Amino acid sequence: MTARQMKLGAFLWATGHHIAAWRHPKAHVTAGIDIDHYIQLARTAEAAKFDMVFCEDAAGLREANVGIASQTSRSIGFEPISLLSALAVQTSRIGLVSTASTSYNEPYGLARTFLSLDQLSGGRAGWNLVTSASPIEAANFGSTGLKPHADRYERAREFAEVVAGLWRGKLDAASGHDGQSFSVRDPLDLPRSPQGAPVMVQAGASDVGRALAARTADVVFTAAQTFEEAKAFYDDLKGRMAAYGREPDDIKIMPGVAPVVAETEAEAREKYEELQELIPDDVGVALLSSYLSISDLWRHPIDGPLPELPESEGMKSRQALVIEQSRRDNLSIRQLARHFAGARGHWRIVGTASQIADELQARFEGGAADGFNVMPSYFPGELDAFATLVVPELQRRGLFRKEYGGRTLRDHLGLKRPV
Ligand SMILES: Cc1cc2nc3c(=O)[nH]c(=O)nc-3n(C[C@H](O)[C@H](O)[C@H](O)COP(=O)(O)O)c2cc1C
Repeated sequence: MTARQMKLGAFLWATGHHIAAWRHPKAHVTAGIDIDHYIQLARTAEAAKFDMVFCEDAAGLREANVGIASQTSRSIGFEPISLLSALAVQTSRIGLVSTASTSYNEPYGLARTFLSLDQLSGGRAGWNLVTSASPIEAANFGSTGLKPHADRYERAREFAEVVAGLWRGKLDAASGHDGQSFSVRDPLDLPRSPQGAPVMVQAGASDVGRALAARTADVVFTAAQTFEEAKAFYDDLKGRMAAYGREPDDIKIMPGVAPVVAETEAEAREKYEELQELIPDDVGVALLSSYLSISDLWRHPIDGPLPELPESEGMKSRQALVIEQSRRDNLSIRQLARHFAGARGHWRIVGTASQIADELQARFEGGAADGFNVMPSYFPGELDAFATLVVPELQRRGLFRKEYGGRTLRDHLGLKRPV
């Protein structure tokens, strides 16, 4: 039996994950709408034997202030399921995972779209379920604003149940689904997937988010800064599985990691500082405001502490993480904004391939992760650096595959085929 190996996702995002990526001299500014750019990234990730490429989503601008939105690398990009359909025919093995919202879709349509992607890619699709925390996005789907957190998750639970039923061929004219939020009569107009059903991913780390993940998800994407945070999340989620008749290994926990790698540590530090210097203060503070669900953070002195905040109705877990970090390190608003703008609340490691491999190995072997969703600072340069420097080091240590063993995303992730 081969030793347990880590899973790796390549989180693709336009010019890059660093908020100032688009200002970097080596960045590709119109990357978000350049299909050849994405094909190149997907092929790099596939050649490095990544489990999957991963896309985030929100059906709306990413910043309330359009002036700031246009200053970030997050604003212009393809709708991700369309993008992955194009990448499906330009790749043959790598998994294709996209985020889609349970608040602004209907289960029949979404189940059909992902099963189509799964069929046309030969069993490589995955859906990252989110409930969507952005009031900007909510405003594009009616005028009643962002629905309360608990209501969004209640809808998400039923949504996931209907989708799973449709993918598994368990809904037919006789049984149908007639529930609180959705009514679905017929099965899908597609046969079952080559992998049994698309992979179900989830991103949402509040208590109710974890409960939904334990009930339905095959993979969880999460954000954790410290080993202790990552380990506590891992143990909590794995511990919830039995309540749903599932094994701990039925769910793969993949925190985000934003590495900055170079041949020497000094070079890596220099690369990181160069990026940090590119963050305009207003962009950093705007991003921090969205994580904290507060619209007037800019009114507070930038070199002072965070003000007291009401609990978020948006992304509860990210708000808690930011507040915790500000207290732990006694950071001012400017320092916090810089810190979070770099990796958007995810774990940042700066160093050589061997130092980065040490850190990943420690979390993987220490029971804090089953793998990682890799978030390069800018594309294509930093994905290339991870693929050519870190991946071979992980392979040398036996921690990551040298070849794909199977054809489907479930094969790569070591997930059971659903009945
Ligand atoms: C690691 C992580 C990634 C997320 N990615 C997205 C995303 O791409 N699009 C989105 O609308 N929401 C995203 N969310 C938030 C989800 O919409 C989530 O369902 C909602 O904010 C509630 O999160 P919570 O359970 O952590 O409070 C993400 C959340 C986490 C924790």
